[in-house]
Order: sequence, then C-alpha cells, then structure tokens
Amino acid sequence: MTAATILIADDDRAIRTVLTQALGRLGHEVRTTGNAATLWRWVADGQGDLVITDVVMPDENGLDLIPRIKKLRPELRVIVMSAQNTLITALKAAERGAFEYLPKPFDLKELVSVVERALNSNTHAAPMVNDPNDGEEQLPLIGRSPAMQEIYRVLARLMGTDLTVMITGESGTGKELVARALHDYGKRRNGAFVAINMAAIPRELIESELFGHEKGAFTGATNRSTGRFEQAQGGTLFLDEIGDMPLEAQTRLLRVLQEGEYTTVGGRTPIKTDVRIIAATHRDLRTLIRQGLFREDLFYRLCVVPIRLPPLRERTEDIPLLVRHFLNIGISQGLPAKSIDQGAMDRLKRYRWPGNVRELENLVRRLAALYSQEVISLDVVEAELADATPAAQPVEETQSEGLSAAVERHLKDYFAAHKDGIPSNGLYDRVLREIERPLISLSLSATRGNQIKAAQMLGLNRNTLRKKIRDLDIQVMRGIK
Ligand SMILES: Nc1ncnc2c1ncn2[C@@H]1O[C@H](COP(=O)(O)OP(=O)(O)OP(=O)(O)O)[C@@H](O)[C@H]1O
Repeated sequence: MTAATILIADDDRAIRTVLTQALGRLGHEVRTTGNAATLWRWVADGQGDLVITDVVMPDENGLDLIPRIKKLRPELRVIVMSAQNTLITALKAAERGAFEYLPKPFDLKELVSVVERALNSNTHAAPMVNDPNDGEEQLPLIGRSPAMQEIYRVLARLMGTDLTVMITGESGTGKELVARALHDYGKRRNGAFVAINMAAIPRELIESELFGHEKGAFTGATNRSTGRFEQAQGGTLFLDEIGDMPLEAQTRLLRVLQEGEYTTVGGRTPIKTDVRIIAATHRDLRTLIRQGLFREDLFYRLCVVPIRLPPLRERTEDIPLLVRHFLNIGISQGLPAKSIDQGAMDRLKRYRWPGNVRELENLVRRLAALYSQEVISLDVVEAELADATPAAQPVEETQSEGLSAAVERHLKDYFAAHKDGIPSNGLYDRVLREIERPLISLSLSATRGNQIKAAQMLGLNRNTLRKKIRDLDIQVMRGIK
C-alpha cells in the first residue's frame, strides 16, 4: 500500500489518537479534527485520499456531510464510524455512498483492513442513492449487540441489490422482520411485499398458491386464480418455512429461478417474472438435503446471500432495549406504563428464550397487561417464566438439528453454567472425550463388538481404536447389538 493522506473527524480525542498511531505506523499521513467544518474545509481544498468520519459531531452530523463530499469529490472514499449503532445509521451510511460503516467500538485490525481496502480498490464512485428516510425514524429492528450490528451491515450492503437471500434462525428470531426491512428499504420498496408460509398451506395447494391456476385445473378450481408470484410482480416474494416446501413445488420453483418465467397450474403460456426472492427457515436445510427432502440445486439457488439470525440467548445485551420497545408498543396500545427492575432484568437475561424475541414480546405484553405494579420485580418474572417453561422447548427444533448444532447447544449451556462463563482448564480434552465415547461405543455396538470392523468404519488404525477403548474405559461386549 502506498502512503496516503487520511483525514479523520471525530470529537473523541482518544479515538483520534488511536487512529493516528495505528495508521501512522502504516506510513500514512494522518490529519485529525474534532469537528465537521474543518473536515469539510480540507476536503474542499482538495486535501486527503481517504476520509474517516464520526456521525455525531458538535457542529454537524457526519452522515450529512457525505453527499456533499461525494458531489465535490466523487472519487474520495468515506468510512463512517458511529456509536449510533442502529440499522438506520448503517443504511444511511450505505445509501449516502459511504465506502464502509463501522459500529463503535470497532476492532482496530478491522478498521485497518477497511482502510487498506478503501485505498486499494479502484476509485470509481459508489452509486449515489437518494435517502428515502429523512423524516420520522421508526427503527425496523431493535438491538445493538455485535451480532445485530453484523446483520445491519449485511442488510445495508444488500439494499441496492436484488440478490436472493436465505434467512435462517430459530423460530421467533425476527426472520420475517428482516425480510420486510430488506424490502422496505431496498430498491423494490414501491412494489408489493408478499409473504407465503409453506408450513401453513396444505401441501397439495402450494403450487397453485404460488403460481396461480387456470379455471378447471383441478377439482374445485372453479375460477382462474392469481398466484403469489403474480401478486409480487415488481416487488418481493417472501417464502417462509421453505424447508416445508413439497419436492414437486421445489422443482417448479427451481425452474422459475433458472428461467425467469413460470406457467400457472393448468396453464401453458409462460409468464415472465420480476420478483425478488427472500426465503427463510428455522430448519437445517443441509439435514433435509441429506434426507432427500430438499433439493440441493434449489438450496444453492436460494442461498446466494445467507443471513443467520442469532437466537436471543446469544445477544442478551439486546434484552433491555427490546423490553423497553415492547413496553412502549404496549403504551401506544393503551396499556399502562411500566418498568422492570434490575433483578427482574437480570433474570430475563439469564433465561434461555427458546421462543426468542416472539417469546419475550409475549411475556412483556403479559407483564404490561396483567400486573398492577408499576415496577415489575423478580418474583413476577419468575412466576411468568415458570409458567412458560414446560411448553417452551420446541420438540421439533431438537429433532431436526444437526450434530454440530446439538453440540453447540450443549456447550453453550456448559459455558453458561460456570462462573463468568469460564469452565475449568483442560476443556478441550474433556469435550473430545465426551464426543469420542458415544461415537466409539455406537460403532462397536453397530459392528457387534467387532473391533476390526469398527476401526475400518471409523477410519482408525486398530491399535488406535484399542487404545481409545482403554483410555475411555469403554465396555466391549461381543455379539451384543
Ligand atoms: N430485532 C427485533 N426488533 C423488534 N422486534 C422483533 C425483533 N425480532 C423479532 N421481533 C418481533 O418478534 C416477533 C417474531 O418475529 P418474526 O415473525 O419476524 O420471527 P420469525 O423468525 O420469522 O419467526 P417464525 O420462524 O416463527 O416465523 C415479531 O412480532 C417481531 O416483530
């Protein structure tokens, strides 16, 4: 990388110092200021090869500066850093033509790599998009955890595109909300957003629901009917619970994705489609593929951009914000204003939330509607959670999850059960033994105790297997299955 002049605007002196040192060490000349006006003066004077700017500064919002910079010097790249870590900030930065958006606190290594990318990539100007959302801001997604930040950044990058997106995540993690945000803030926001849930429609009707049918196409088809593809023309089609789509419908969908046209059920004339597809599932599609229940070719067509929504238990720092958000919704619906004390909040953060944000939303609604106290305390939350727990673990979830997801689930509980989340030393070997023991036992029982066959099946040397059997203290009983 050749030495460049980097202009930095941030009202936080510590950040200016850290960046000056880190970028100076790479041989760049760094100029820093605590306000937007100075930054603008430098840019207008033709100085600098790259701009790094904060959003909230004493004199002007850094995001407002970007369009002016882009107009005057389209080739100048702007990196935005912000502690206003919402989807809207990420979107605005992308829409106004920022090269990259980094939520604060940022990782210095990442910042350096973004700077390198900005300085090395060719300097054609990023496309300018008008900001559709300068007015009232209603955040579409709540949460400022690092996990959600990552989601916002991916969403912001996707806004100018029509790429097919596959959203995975447990039930209630906000998959539909993300699909809607992609539509509402994307290129197709003036078209329709049409959602169809594969699990909620009788299997034999799915094709007709998707593609429409002609009069007389099947018993009961007394009239021509339009399908969701037609309704979503020019907009977005959200295929929810795609893992539940019957194989025949999958084949038809694949053809549509390949050829860009379809025929109605019973119809012959091909109809061109102009629909952006977003699919979602809470199931492990790779397992379904192995079981022959999902087409691998369709999977790759749909999975152009995969987005994994983390379960709520992996972003417990979002819980206070979500609680406040749902309490506010309650107030707007006429429920009394309430707050939650620290003990109760801590308990909510420790709970597993198998039903994720939806479960939290329902709980907060119950708390707001059913309890008279203004401040909700721990005992109330305990009572509500005790009621919720038995039905909370979705059986299907554990049945369809893959091995690595099951191991991950167990390990998370294991970490969480230790003080400060730090288990005692020697964890690696302990965990491997836990996995090796059932693997070897089951292999031996499958081969009726025949160690030669078991070693072959496992792909282990016979002596290695024997040693493992000894070390792991596994009982070998010949002939018993
Ligand atoms: N980040 C979030 N901010 C605010 N509300 C959220 C968030 N995530 C989810 N919700 C709310 O939680 C509920 C469930 O979200 P959504 O229906 O999008 O989940 P899902 O993953 O599609 O669930 P399912 O797989 O069961 O269909 C909705 O009421 C949604 O508004």
